[in-house]
Amino acid sequence: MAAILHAFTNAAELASGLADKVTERLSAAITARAAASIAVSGGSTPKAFFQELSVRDLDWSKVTVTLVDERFVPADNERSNHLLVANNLLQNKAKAARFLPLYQKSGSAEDAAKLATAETKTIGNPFDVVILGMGGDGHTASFFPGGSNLAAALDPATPRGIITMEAEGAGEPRLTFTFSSLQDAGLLVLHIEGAGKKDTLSKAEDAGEEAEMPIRAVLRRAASPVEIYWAP
Ligand SMILES: O=C(O)[C@H](O)[C@@H](O)[C@H](O)[C@H](O)COP(=O)(O)O
Repeated sequence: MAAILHAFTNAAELASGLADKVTERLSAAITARAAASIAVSGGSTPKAFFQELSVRDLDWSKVTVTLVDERFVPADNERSNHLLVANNLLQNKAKAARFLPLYQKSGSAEDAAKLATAETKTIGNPFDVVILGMGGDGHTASFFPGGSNLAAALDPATPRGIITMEAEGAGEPRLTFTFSSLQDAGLLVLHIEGAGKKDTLSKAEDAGEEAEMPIRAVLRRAASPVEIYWAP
């Protein structure tokens, strides 16, 4: 499915424009079925977008927010994506949203992945909105080059749910939704900023293995069009 590029003058305009688009999509879902779902990525890029979205007018009590992926750390750890979302998105009007974490207090990341899969099944599918980021190595979610479960994560036959991932560039063990869970979102967004990420995207759009740059799986095989939001 082709990707559509939305280029903005700066990060602030992107944050506002993306918040408008997401608000529209979530509101339409609430009108249609009195519920809406969004899975967001962590990292440093989405902060301004989260803050913009948090003040938007919609019936947040009908919205379920979860994470595309999470580091296997508790929510009070500064590396936690849950903490990032709690501090930047689940504030203001968006405080009324239901949040489903991926991290679960358990003996292992594998146990946590099983628990998180069961918990997040209640969200229903497909997601109304998925916001992906991308690393300079072409990873997205926790689909890292050389990742321990990368083949399974990208395999369209892998059931929807959360699996673990370990990789050199990932830091802690990760919990990540699979490609099959994310690729058919009503609104599938890749949010990247800066010239470096634009270069990475161009490289990813060239020929090459998905395993080398896992974002290629999304760009090449997602059922939904990939809406790329980029600012310099
Ligand atoms: O947990 C994470 O880190 C994210 O889910 C990850 O996939 C992120 O989107 C990219 O690493 C980009 O991160 P930056 O926005 O910090 O460049």
